[in-house]
Amino acid sequence: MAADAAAPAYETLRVTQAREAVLHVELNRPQKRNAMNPAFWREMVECFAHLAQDSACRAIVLSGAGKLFTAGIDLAEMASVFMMAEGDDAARRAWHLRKKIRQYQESFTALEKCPKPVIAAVHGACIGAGVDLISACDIRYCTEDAWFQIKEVDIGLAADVGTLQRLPRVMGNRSLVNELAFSTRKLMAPEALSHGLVSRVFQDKEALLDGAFELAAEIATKSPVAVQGTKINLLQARDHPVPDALDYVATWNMAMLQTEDILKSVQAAMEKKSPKDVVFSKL
Ligand SMILES: CC/C=C\C=C\CC(=O)SCCNC(=O)CCNC(=O)[C@H](O)C(C)(C)COP(=O)(O)OP(=O)(O)OC[C@H]1O[C@@H](n2cnc3c(N)ncnc32)[C@H](O)[C@@H]1OP(=O)(O)O
Repeated sequence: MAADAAAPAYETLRVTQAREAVLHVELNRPQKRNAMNPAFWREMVECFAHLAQDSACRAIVLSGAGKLFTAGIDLAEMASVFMMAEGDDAARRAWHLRKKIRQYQESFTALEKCPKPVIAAVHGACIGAGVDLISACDIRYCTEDAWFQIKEVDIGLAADVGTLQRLPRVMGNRSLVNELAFSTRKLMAPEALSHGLVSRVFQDKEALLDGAFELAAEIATKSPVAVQGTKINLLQARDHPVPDALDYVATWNMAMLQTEDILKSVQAAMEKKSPKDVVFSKL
């Protein structure tokens, strides 16, 4: 199952096929430590909207090229985008700023809007907006040398592209999230593992990517109706009370239970075949 040949080329992202039905998206400004410039914020939306529609893509691994995962927002370009807001008065400048912040938020919400599972593979540093980014991923793996830093307070702002909203739902320990956000203390890989920010730690980047691709490839063998429905319902349940989420999944499955994937899977189970032997058609 080859990736869609019409996949666009990006300035700040590199998209390659890693395994069957698995795409690898790399943050690709290694000489600037993958700092997030205006092109990056725009391209994330374009890239993940494209992958959402690409039926040959069933799982995605997101990593950083070069020395580390990401240094967060591009500080050199931040001033021109946010400090020189257009507008004749404070209200108009505020209006313009709000629009810009909402656009930047969309760059990471795009990861959640894409129904294919996204696995973040973090090596080295993951700073500032990098934490916002990985908080919107479905699964997080990292290397032993990885560290995470909610850096925004150090540059004079409250994080505003997802960390404060998503991270407390990722890590059970609210006290720790608050401590990290107020103090900007670096969270090292072992602590990230013990507090549930990441689910596995690997010796080095090569092992990390192998592990992430292996997991993505395994997910890609499964029914896309089941996997994508699971992602959508996990996120819906995160954001709604249990009774509403139960109602939502009942409505979801009144259509999706009619998939041929269930018949194929149940038949394979009855015949004591491995689920891996079942071939599911594209979604
Ligand atoms: C609406 C607002 C939305 C989002 C807001 C997000 C807030 C944040 O993201 S806060 C976090 C901001 N980031 C930082 O404070 C990190 C700054 N960088 C560093 O501390 C270090 O560069 C490092 C990441 C620890 C890596 O160190 P090292 O490996 O020694 O590399 P350097 O020599 O420092 O850098 C190499 C090269 O990259 C450029 N660079 C690094 N980080 C950034 C950055 N965040 N923005 C722009 N450019 C960056 C650095 O200037 C160097 O460039 P040269 O051209 O080679 O000089």
